This record gives sequence, C-alpha cells and structure tokens, in this order.
Amino acid sequence: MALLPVEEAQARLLSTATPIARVETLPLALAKNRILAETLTAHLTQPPFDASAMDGYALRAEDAASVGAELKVIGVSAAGHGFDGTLNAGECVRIFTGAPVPAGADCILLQEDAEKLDDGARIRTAFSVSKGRHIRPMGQDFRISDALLPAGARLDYTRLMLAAATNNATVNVYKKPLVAVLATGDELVLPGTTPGPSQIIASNSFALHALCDDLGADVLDLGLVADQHDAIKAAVRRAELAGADVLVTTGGASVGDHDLVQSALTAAGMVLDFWKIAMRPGKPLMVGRLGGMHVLGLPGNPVSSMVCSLLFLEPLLCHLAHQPLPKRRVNVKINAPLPANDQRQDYLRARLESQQDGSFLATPFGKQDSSMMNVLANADALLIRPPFAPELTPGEDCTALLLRV
Ligand SMILES: Nc1nc2c(c(=O)[nH]1)N[C@H]1C(S)=C(S)[C@@H](COP(=O)(O)OP(=O)(O)OC[C@H]3O[C@@H](n4cnc5c(N)ncnc54)[C@H](O)[C@@H]3O)O[C@H]1N2
Ligand code: MOO
Repeated sequence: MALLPVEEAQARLLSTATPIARVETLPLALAKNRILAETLTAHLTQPPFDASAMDGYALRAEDAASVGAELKVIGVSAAGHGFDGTLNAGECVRIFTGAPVPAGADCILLQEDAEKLDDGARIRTAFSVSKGRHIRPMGQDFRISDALLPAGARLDYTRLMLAAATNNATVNVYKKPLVAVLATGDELVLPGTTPGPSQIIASNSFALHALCDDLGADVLDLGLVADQHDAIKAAVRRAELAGADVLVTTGGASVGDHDLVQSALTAAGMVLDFWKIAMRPGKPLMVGRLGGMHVLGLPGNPVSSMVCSLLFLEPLLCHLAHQPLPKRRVNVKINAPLPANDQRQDYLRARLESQQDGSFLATPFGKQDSSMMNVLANADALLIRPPFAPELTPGEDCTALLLRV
C-alpha cells in the first residue's frame, strides 16, 4: 500500500464524519463550554423596567433645567424595592443604582450634584440634567423572545451569563462525542506498578484522555489489553456496546508479528479506509469504520500517537462536536539549519522563543526519536517539513503547529 499524503488522509477521514445530532438538556451549572443545539431565546426583557444607572435623585428634567432648583424628596426607590407612587412637578425620589425609575421621573441627578436640605427632606440641584440622563431604558439589553445566540455557539463564561440573565435555567446542547481508548501491548503496565523485565509504563492513554477532554469529548478507557486477538476483539465489542463515536487504539499498528490490531479490528467488523501515511512520526496510522464508529489505530510510539492525534483525532472530534479547530498553525523562523526532506512529511519537535517583534524563533531538538516523551513535553511546537522540502538555513521561514493553545 502506497503512503497516503497527510492532507489527503485528513480530508478522507473528515469526509466520512457527521456532526453529532444527539441533544441533551443540562442545567446551566453543568453546561460550561458545551455547544448550543438551538437558538438561545430571551425568556424575559432586560432591564425589565427603566432603571437608574447611578445613586442620586429621580426627577423631571424640566424641574432641574437650571442649577439651584429646590425639590421635595417624596420617597425612596432602591434595587429590589421600587417606589410605588408618581412624581409630580417640584418633586424628586431618592434613588439607588439598579432601582426602578418612578413614574413621572425622566432623569437621574447624581447625589454628588445635589445638596441635601432639611435633613434630606429637600434637595438643591448643583448641576443641570437632561432628559434620559443616567436611565437604562427597559429592554436596552434584550427583549423577551429575542434570538440572542445561534445554535452552534459555545457556552463560555460570557454566554452562560447571558443564558442565566435571559432566565434559561437549562439549555439544550449537543451531546459530547464518546471516545473509547484502548492501549494494546503485552509490555504495558500502569503507572504506580513496578515494571517487570521487558515491561514499560503505559503513557499514551493518559495523553489521549487529556486531549479528548480538552476537545470536549467524553472518554471510555478500555484499559490495557495484551497482544491477543480475542482480548482486542472483546475490548472493541465494549466500545461498540457503549455506543462510542470513535475508537482509538494505540500500539500494534505496524507490521511486526505481534501487531495484531488491524486483523483483530477487521475480524470484529472494521472496514479499513486507509493505512500508512506519508508522515514522520506516525506512518503506521490506520483509519476505518466499524458500523457507526470511527476507528483510529494510532502507532504505539508515544510521540507518534500524539502527532497523529493532533493531525487526525483533533479535527475529527472538533467536527463531531460542532467545535472550531484550535488555532495551532503559526509561522516561525528557524534557528538552526534543516536538511532537505524525503517523501514523508516531517513534524519536528522544537522549542519556540518569542521575539520582540512578536515573531517566533524555533530551535528543533537534536534528537527526534518518536519514543522520546521528554522531548515532546519540553517542546512548544512541531515544525512542519513537507515532502521533499529543500534544506533551510537559519533565519528562513517554516510553518509550525503549536502543541499548546
Ligand atoms: N519493519 C518495520 N518496523 C516498524 C515500522 C515499519 O514500517 N516497518 N514502522 C515503525 C514505526 S514508524 C512505528 S511508529 C512503530 C509503531 O508500531 P506499532 O504501532 O506497532 O507500536 P508498538 O510496536 O506496539 O509500539 C511501539 C513502541 O511504543 C511503545 N508503546 C506502545 N504502546 C504504548 C503505550 N500505551 N504507552 C507507552 N508506550 C507505548 C512500545 O512499547 C514500543 O516501544 O513501528 C515501527 N516498526
Ligand atoms: O512513524 Mo514512526 O511514528 O516514525 O516512529
């Protein structure tokens, strides 16, 4: 099978994906960063009445046209406790921020601009006020039945505030995609155990879990499974029964005698779409469908599994979850010579340094082995070297993908 170019493989994967249509109703407190499945409509008008924007006195502008007017204070309007009466010529009402403007008043005089007389029974104006001054008109923010946010909007903190203010105690949002994660390999043991001879600590699933969570997906951890056909098939069955939208496997994707994932998946009913991509690391990536479930068979090498996740799992999950792609692509200047590339698109781990002019200077790590998690965790970006890219000298431009956004 020829190696598939990265962009072609990405397009093929996305062409088979449909955004999730399942909807759930959630209380606002549980809806952070979820995606609205319908228009958010105002259930009331805000402000619900003409409200004072300042602490001071509500009055008729014509009564305070000239400085030095004297007005009788006939009551108080506070937030939560409005004044019930009507204000007439020569009268004012003591008012506080957020309180309803009494009937008859058409402006607010700041308390700093009023002199209290007779122990507060009357005031003298020290400033003239115009009609409407310091009044927030009823409905200036939104009116009942207004459409305020479209379906597809992400409920970040500003939108949750709006949803609450519009008296939507619950919201209808798309369900999260469910990703089943299966780590394969006889050599794997969990962190916290003492590895035996030939054993290593399993790390890929932890990264996958975190990445899926960041992308708004739920994770079903299928644990560690030995390189055995029946064990892999049984785990795949669990993913199907759970209704997973995506099954991600790591390890066993290559061509060794113990690389059984593809044959176990095929035996379980997977239809392979493509296998082996023209990229480094991550060449053995395999992609298929098992019923309604997308299957991504990631290589076992930890760095390969993460590079494949950023390039394939991330766009797939964003598409399924109605989310925009994180903005990872940046232009950088390289700080070291890069040799000409072969036919595999390279993703070089590099450190970035911000320059005074806002640009990035990129220093690739000397060793790029796809097993080196220490390098990945201390890198900031992946420098993209297209197939057959010519050599680059320091100071030349290169495209990079930020590892953290
Ligand atoms: N003859 C060939 N050999 C290999 C080829 C090839 O084309 N021909 N491709 C190489 C490339 S490239 C890669 S990448 C690896 C990927 O192989 P597998 O997907 O089969 O991965 P494994 O052999 O199972 O594991 C590779 C490596 O990663 C470690 N590993 C596996 N799972 C985990 C995990 N969950 N956490 C941490 N580390 C893990 C595993 O112990 C191995 O060291 O194949 C090359 N070989
Ligand atoms: O493609 Mo492998 O991922 O080079 O190590």
